[in-house]
Amino acid sequence: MGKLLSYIKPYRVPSAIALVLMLVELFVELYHPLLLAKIIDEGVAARDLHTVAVWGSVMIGLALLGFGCGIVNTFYASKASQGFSYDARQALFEKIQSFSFSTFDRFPTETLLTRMTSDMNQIQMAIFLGLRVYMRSPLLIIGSLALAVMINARLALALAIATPLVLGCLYLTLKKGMRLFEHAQRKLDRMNGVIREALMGIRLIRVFVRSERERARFDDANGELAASTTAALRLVEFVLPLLLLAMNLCLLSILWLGGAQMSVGGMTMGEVVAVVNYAARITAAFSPISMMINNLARARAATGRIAEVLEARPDVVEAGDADDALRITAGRIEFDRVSFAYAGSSGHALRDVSFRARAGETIAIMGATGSGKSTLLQLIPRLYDAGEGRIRIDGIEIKRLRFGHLRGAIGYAPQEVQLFSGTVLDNLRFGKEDASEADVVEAAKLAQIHETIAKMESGYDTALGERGVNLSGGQKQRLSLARALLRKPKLLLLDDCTSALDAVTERKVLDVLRALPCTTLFITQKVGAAREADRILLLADGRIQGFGTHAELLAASSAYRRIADSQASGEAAAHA
Ligand SMILES: Nc1ncnc2c1ncn2[C@@H]1O[C@H](COP(=O)(O)OP(=O)(O)OP(=O)(O)O)[C@@H](O)[C@H]1O
Repeated sequence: MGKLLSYIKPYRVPSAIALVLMLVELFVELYHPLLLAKIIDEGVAARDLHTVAVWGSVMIGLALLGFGCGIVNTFYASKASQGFSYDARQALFEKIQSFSFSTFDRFPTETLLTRMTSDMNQIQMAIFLGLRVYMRSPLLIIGSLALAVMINARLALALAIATPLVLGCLYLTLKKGMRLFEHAQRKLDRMNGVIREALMGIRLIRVFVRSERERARFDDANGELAASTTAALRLVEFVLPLLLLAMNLCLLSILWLGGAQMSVGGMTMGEVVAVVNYAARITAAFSPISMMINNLARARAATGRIAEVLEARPDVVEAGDADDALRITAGRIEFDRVSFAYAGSSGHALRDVSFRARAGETIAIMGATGSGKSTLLQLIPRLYDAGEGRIRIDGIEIKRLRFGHLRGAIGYAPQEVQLFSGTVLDNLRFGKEDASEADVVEAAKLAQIHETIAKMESGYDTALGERGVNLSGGQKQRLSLARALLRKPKLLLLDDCTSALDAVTERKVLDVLRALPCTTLFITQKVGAAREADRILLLADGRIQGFGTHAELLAASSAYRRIADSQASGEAAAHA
């Protein structure tokens, strides 16, 4: 929390200016009834027009000053609050960039989006209104009460009794209201989650005819949000009018007592008008409080949620003693008794994995779904850190390498293809911005996607929709492969990136992979593809079940034989 609030520090000056201007505005407002009393008693009652004109002018001057201060206060309050949210959002973005995958597992994308946008807006609003009204209202109440008592303590007696009582009730309402609005905020989060899922999965929802179910889920979340917000608003809307009624009764009693006193000469008309004026100002100052309860409750919840992200300790960090001189030169990979478990998961995703890949070797990784194939690949660029054991590249433990040098030597095509809005060229150059056009075309040719791109309306300048919506699954996979190849990496890590390709294209890609001068680990489910590799690593339940050439595994591993047989009979049946 402290870390988040520290982002307001650079805006101390505009905040202070806003506060000073707010105090001037407050002074003008508090002084106004006193002036009014003076004009009435010394000018109007005494029929002294000169006094009326002089103090009337002072009053107008002060009103203009207050008005001007209000405008400039708004300017500085928004400068401070906007500046704060700009810096805090920037810091949040930086922090998210430094997250390891396990931290992302803790903070799913949708909650990060909400935290960066709507949560941040709530805090920004609280700072803005804090510098503008939230502090002014209590000060106005206290100041008005004090001045009313000073003018005429007897007349202000009702006010002096009612105001603390009303403030006490307001405090209790504020406490309860905060809890209710925090509850409403959690319901809002839930509804946002439902909306996001429904939008992201819209295709699946249509095909599986699950629209009714999604509608019911949304109805449910929407209903809960409406109910909890209504409960919170009902409390405020029930209590506030009661309190305003109490204050208005107080005003009436002042008027009644004032009238009675005036008729016996106990007090002047100016005094009565001033005290009534203060009472009216106190009453009006209570009104923004409902908005304040709502906003502060949401801002408090938002602050906690943003602070949680800012204070998250990244668990994959560059070692302080990482050696800048160390470089990957050949691409020899060694896993030495590596085990890994995902945070919060009871079992191990990888257990005691040891193998070596020679520089330039092509290794296929096979295994049933959930056997740990993707996990194994992700440990190499340190997307996650292995819990036990060591991973070495060219004999250097990867934790001793700078992130830039480790990841700079790797080309990675993840299982779920990630494309960005922009052109085909932008997407290909994503991992190597300075790649020449000739290199881009060469990488695209190697990934067997050049011809497809050439046929597109604007070739390499064709704009891709968000996440590449205008491409087929196989086209996306090949673009992702080309992007990885363009880096001319020492290590190429491919997570099932030929699954959507037809057999002919897949074979061409595999031929290319074998000829590449880099060490390649590629995940595949197909024995037909795996046998093209130099060696095959077979995983089962996170353990190595076999490692060798296709022929060696056929001879030594019954599990591999079973997979090979079942795929062969599947193909035979398909051709029959
Ligand atoms: N982010 C995660 N958090 C927790 N557990 C995970 C996470 N990702 C994977 N797992 C679990 O770790 C195990 C290995 O997963 P992994 O993705 O490595 O398998 P895989 O062999 O690549 O599977 P597939 O072929 O289906 O992609 C599985 O049991 C999976 O449920």
